[in-house]
Order: sequence, then C-alpha cells, then structure tokens
Amino acid sequence: MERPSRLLLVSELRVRNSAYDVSLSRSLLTWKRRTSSPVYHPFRPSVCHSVSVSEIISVREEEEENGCKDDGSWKKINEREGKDCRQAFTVLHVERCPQHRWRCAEVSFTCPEAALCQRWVTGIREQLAAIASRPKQLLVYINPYSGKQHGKHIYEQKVAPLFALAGVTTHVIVTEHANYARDHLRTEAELKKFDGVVCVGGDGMFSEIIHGLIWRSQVDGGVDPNCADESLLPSSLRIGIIPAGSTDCICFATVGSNDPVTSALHIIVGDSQPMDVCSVHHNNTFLRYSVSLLGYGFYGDVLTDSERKRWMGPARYDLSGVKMFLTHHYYEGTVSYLPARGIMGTPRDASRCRSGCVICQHNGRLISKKAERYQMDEETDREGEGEWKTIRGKFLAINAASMSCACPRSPKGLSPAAHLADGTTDLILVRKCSRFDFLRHLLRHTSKDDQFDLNFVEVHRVRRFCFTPRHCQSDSDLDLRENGKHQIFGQICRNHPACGCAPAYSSWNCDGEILTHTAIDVRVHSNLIKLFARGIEEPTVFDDLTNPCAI
Ligand SMILES: Nc1ncnc2c1ncn2[C@@H]1O[C@H](COP(=O)(O)OP(=O)(O)OP(=O)(O)O)[C@@H](O)[C@H]1O
Ligand SMILES: CCCCCCCCCCCCC/C=C/[C@@H](O)[C@H](CO)NC(=O)CCCCC
Ligand SMILES: [Ca+2]
Repeated sequence: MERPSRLLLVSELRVRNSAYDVSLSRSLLTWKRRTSSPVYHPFRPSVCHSVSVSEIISVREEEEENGCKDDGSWKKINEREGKDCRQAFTVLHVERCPQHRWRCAEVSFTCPEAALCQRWVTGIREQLAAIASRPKQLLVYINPYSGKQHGKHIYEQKVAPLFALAGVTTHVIVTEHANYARDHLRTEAELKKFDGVVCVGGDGMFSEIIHGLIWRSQVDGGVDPNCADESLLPSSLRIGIIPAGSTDCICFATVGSNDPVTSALHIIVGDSQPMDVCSVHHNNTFLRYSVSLLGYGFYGDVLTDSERKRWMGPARYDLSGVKMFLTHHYYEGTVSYLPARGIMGTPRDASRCRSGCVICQHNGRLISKKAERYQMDEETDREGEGEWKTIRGKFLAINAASMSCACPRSPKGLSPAAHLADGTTDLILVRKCSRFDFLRHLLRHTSKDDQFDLNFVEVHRVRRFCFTPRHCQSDSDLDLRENGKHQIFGQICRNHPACGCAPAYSSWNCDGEILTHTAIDVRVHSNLIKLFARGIEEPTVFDDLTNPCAI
C-alpha cells in the first residue's frame, strides 16, 4: 500500500452524484465513496475503486450538464468573465473482461470548481506523458485479404478510434500484394519516425512484418542473414498485432484472446513482450524466420492443401485437416537436435508461460550470458554446450513449436508448456502409427489430456535442430527439390498406385507459409523481437492485496 505522502492530488469529487475521496499517485487513481454512516452495511456494493495509471487510456474534459451546456447562460457569463466553466472530467481506462479481453471503460468526476478540474486533468495527463514506454507514432500495415477479409473494417471501426482517443498518431498502409509490407519495411520505411509497427492481419502478415524488421536490423548492423551461425541483432521496434486472420495463433498465445480491441489497448498502454525467433536455413542459405509452428508432415500437408482453398476463408484449414488426417501420409527422414541444457522447464511441465514468466526471464538471462562468453572467446566451440542427438524414422508429423501455438482451434496449443521467450523450441516427433492413434493424439490438443503421453510421440526442448528427408527413390541426402526433380518424383509417388510407398516429401509449414526446401537447419534466437503484449495474464490470489481499497 502506498504512503499518503506519495499522493499527488487528493480531493473530494462527485461520481454519479455521490461524494468520493479521489486520490492520484504516480501509480494509482483511486476513488472511495464517502459514507455518512460508520456502520457496516452488508448490502452496499463495493465503494472503493482504483485503476493503475499505466492502464489509463486518456482523460477528457467535460462540460458540466447543468451549468455550461443547458441554455448556455451560465457558460456565457463565465466566458464573458474569462473563466473556464468546465467542471467535470472523464477518465478512460482499461477494464478486464472474461477470457483475457480488455475493454475501454470510463468514469466521470465532477469537481466543485473549474480550477480544480483543470488541476486534475493536467495532473493525470502529466502522469500519462511520463510513461516512456507508450507509443506516440505507429506504422500500420493492413492486409485487406486476411481471414474473412475484414481487416480494413476492423481497423477503421474498432482500432483507429481508440488510437485517436489515446493521442497515438498513425501512418496507415493497406498492402497491395503479398510481401508488400515486408519489402516496404526492408527498404523504404522511415523507421526512425515510429515507435512501433502494427500488423492488421493473421500469422502470415505478422511473418511479413518480422521478416522486414529483422532483415533491416541485420543489414543496418552488418550481420549476414545467410550465415546460420551468426547471432542476430534484435529489432528495436515493437510490433502490435490486430488479429484479423484465420488462425492468429501469435496474437492468441501472447494476449490470450483474438480480440482487436484488447490488442489495441495493449498497444496503447505500451506493453512489451519479448519473443524467440527461429532462423531457418538450407545449406547456409537463409530461408525464413519462424515464431510459432514449423511443421513437416501433417501440418505441412494441411497448409499445402488449404492454400488451394483460400477462397473458403478460415474454414479451409478444417477441411484440409480432415482430408490430410484421412490421407495418413508418413515421411521418412533424420532429425538431429541440440537439447537445451541447464535451463529451467521441460515440455511436460504443468506450469504455463504467463505474464512476467519467471522461466523466460531466467533462461533469457542464462542464454545471453552464454552468448557473451562466446563472443569474448571466439575459439570456444559453440556446440560445446551440449551433444547433438539423432533420430531416424518414419514420421506422421515433425513439429517445432517455439511458443504454445494456442489458438481458438486448440486453446492449449501444440506444446502447452512452451515459452514465448526462453530461447528454445519444443521439437515434437509423431511417429508412424495407426489412424486411430493419430486421431487420439490430435484430439488431445482440444482436451485436458496430454498429447505427448503416447508411445509414438516424443518431445524435446531444443536450441537447434536439422532435418533431412530420406528419399523415395534413393538414399542420397541431397534435397531433390533444388534441381526440380522433386515435383516429378513427388507426383510419381503420390499418384502411382504401384509405387506402394508414401510420397517422398512433405513440405514445411513455417508460420503458415510453405518453405521451398525440405532439408533445413533451424536455430533459436532468444528474445529477438518484442510485441506490444504482456503474455497471458493469470488472476492471482494476491490481486486484492495490490488494491489499496482491499486493505
Ligand atoms: N494485399 C495483399 N494481397 C494478397 N496477399 C496479401 C496481401 N497482403 C498480404 N498478403 C499475404 O496474404 C497471406 C495471408 O495473410 P494473413 O496471414 O494475414 O491471413 P490468413 O492466412 O487468413 O491468417 P493466418 O495466417 O492467421 O492463418 C500472407 O502470406 C501475406 O503475405
Ligand atoms: C481431425 C481432428 C483434428 C483436431 C486437431 C486440432 C489441432 C489443432 C492444432 C492447431 C495448431 C495451430 C498451429 C498454428 C499454426 C500457424 O502458424 C499457421 C498459420 O496461421 N496455421 C496453420 O498452419 C493452420 C493449421 C490448422 C491445423 C488444423
Ligand atoms: Ca520458446
């Protein structure tokens, strides 16, 4: 509880015609109803409220209904006398709703005199202006074709008015084609003018934004993105996601809901959530970055099939999901991985990555210390931190989840205990099994049962991994896609009934985009980007203790 000496303003004001003791400190705005009777009244609703200053959106001066507005006579007299007659102000603030949703609520305070009202408005505005983490100028990209193609409407109706209320200025760009946002960020955008980038769309659009920003940071800092062993430079601009796509798993897993208003409020209050990014290379050539799912086999095939059904909108994934489940293809290959050693947490933990996650903070610090040590001693063997393990086999799915990948289809996600910023990815290997068993595994993504507790599934928390497919036609480890033969062999294997074997290749689903190669080298870069989010909030039993009214 804060000491009274820290209070910046204390007044008796009126809220809905009742008298309240209102106080403002650097961290809290509190209003407590004055009671005429000292006797405890069991049926009286709660009379004390507080809102964190960091969650105030803005403050608006109001004109007093009875005096200023009515016939104007009172106002006119005041104006003639050079007095400001505004005696009420409204505070717009974050209100928490079920399912991690935030709303903009408001409370109006009436003051006995205009000068006091002005002191309050100025006092609150000064506190808001002192919050350095709040963005003032944002660069907004809207993909008009995401999800159900409502991106533009969502932004204009739900988000832009909130930014205007909060005094956030924006430069809005509606993309004209795929990779428009990525290329604009890479080459043209004057990033120095902005405090963050907002992406209105789905996971694919978010992927464009991080590709533009990460590329720009490397080029500006002289880092070669093609070198798989290079440590990447973090991007200084935070990214906000206004969900308007088909899966929106990055928004869901970092905020807890896919709600544009909630996301806009997290941006306005200047939240910050660090995130791991995987770089994907093939033969020391950069392919893509991934923050959510890298999936070969089932999820790669679902994506390939669903791309042809884009016109169906989000339902395309359900149809392709059922189709690929029935197709039941498995793929042969070799997975090598570098287990994450000395870190806190395992993929089978019951605890979850939540706002202020201790595991992310601990592991993030540990990994950056290791990186510093490596930079000081160039001779150190980077892979000396652990031993590579190799698994050869036939797999229905190979998934790397760098975060839980929670989404409305699977609220706990592909790897429920994965962390947003712990410097690792969870490598999930689903070996060839019966359709019935695979269905059991898939259905467990939507229930409380553990999807890893099956003898054909294994999961490893890793820092790096490589995959090499085994070919249908030969044992060579060459990736035939490179010289164009894959298409031919792929077709023969898929379509030729006499072949009898599964198709040679699947494709990698990299955050919803198809990779051009199947043999890949994946490395996790801890805390490479930051989002305007705070991780999923969990109400705690201590919440009441932080509320001075409760004590
Ligand atoms: N103006 C545009 N015209 C066509 N495609 C675009 C345009 N702008 C972006 N894209 C591309 O559209 C693709 C899909 O976008 P997005 O991810 O926003 O929606 P989604 O696929 O419906 O959602 P999710 O990725 O969450 O499943 C991305 O690959 C992106 O590069
Ligand atoms: C037959 C019963 C099946 C029930 C299975 C439910 C399992 C759902 C797990 C969902 C995991 C989503 C992982 C997120 C991946 C995103 O990066 C990507 C881009 O948005 N989306 C997809 O690839 C879309 C993937 C859609 C998969 C269905
Ligand atoms: Ca992670």
